Amino acid sequence: MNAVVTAQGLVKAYKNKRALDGASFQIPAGRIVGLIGPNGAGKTTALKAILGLIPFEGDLKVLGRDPRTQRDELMNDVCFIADVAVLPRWIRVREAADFVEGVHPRFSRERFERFIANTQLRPEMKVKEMSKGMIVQLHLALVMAIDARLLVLDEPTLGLDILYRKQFYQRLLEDYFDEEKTILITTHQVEEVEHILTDVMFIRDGKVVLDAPMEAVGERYVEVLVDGHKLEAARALKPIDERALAFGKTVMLFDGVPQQQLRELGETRIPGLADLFVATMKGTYA
Ligand SMILES: Nc1ncnc2c1ncn2[C@@H]1O[C@H](COP(=O)(O)OP(=O)(O)OP(=O)(O)O)[C@@H](O)[C@H]1O
Repeated sequence: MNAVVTAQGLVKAYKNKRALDGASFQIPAGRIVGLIGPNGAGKTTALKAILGLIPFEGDLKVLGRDPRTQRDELMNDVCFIADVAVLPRWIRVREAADFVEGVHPRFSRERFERFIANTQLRPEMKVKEMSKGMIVQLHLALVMAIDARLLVLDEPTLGLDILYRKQFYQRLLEDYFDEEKTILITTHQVEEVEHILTDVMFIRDGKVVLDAPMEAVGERYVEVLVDGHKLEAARALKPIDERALAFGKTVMLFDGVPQQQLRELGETRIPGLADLFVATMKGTYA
């Protein structure tokens, strides 16, 4: 497999706390992977390890290189964007492009200009004069003008309203992503990214507890709206989660139980990533 990231037994200890505690995972090329976990699960630490920003133990290869010793070469092929709200308020569109052009060898001024030509952005405009939507457009144009093989996004839409968050992901998908690029995204807003992800990774207490392509998630996990008189039969199949709805209905989430068996209990459907996340993080199940 042509993996872009291969991690085996990553450990990062801070004083008494293990931010990464034996995390192992693989990210193939041409995928959009969501790294999802509760606060303090180790998401940012994992990204920092991938970007070569911290020392750690374990085996890690990113685009065939060790980020601890080959960070400079690696950064030619990697683009990292934190929260879009971090652009300084005084910076002009032109200056932001100058800055990224200066620090990233694969930034294309021409591509950047092509992207902003379709927006309300003008080269002399300052960030402080822009609406949030325009800031998103600027950020996206900066990101999309970089021809990186791996794009790492840490909570990229923090602070934006729902319309702009959707716009951000949609444009990323339509105007940037292709089979040669790989995107790794961390976010708490699972519902907004789930339709663009090809793979999902859940991380808890520094360990990867689920790592699967979205199709496999849909085959493995099934949600059943259980008919009232079949509750006991359904519980016997050991759901990983159960929650009550209005009107005496109950939804149960099953892992790896044959679909045919579940259809006898009530209406079945593929669970949303958010429900799967909550069930997986409850503690008893991993
Ligand atoms: N520089 C540091 N010094 C000490 N502890 C740290 C440091 N950075 C992270 N940690 C701890 O390591 C754990 C994992 O942190 P990390 O930032 O990777 O989590 P996260 O999943 O990104 O969380 P969030 O969603 O809240 O951003 C947390 O318990 C955190 O307190």
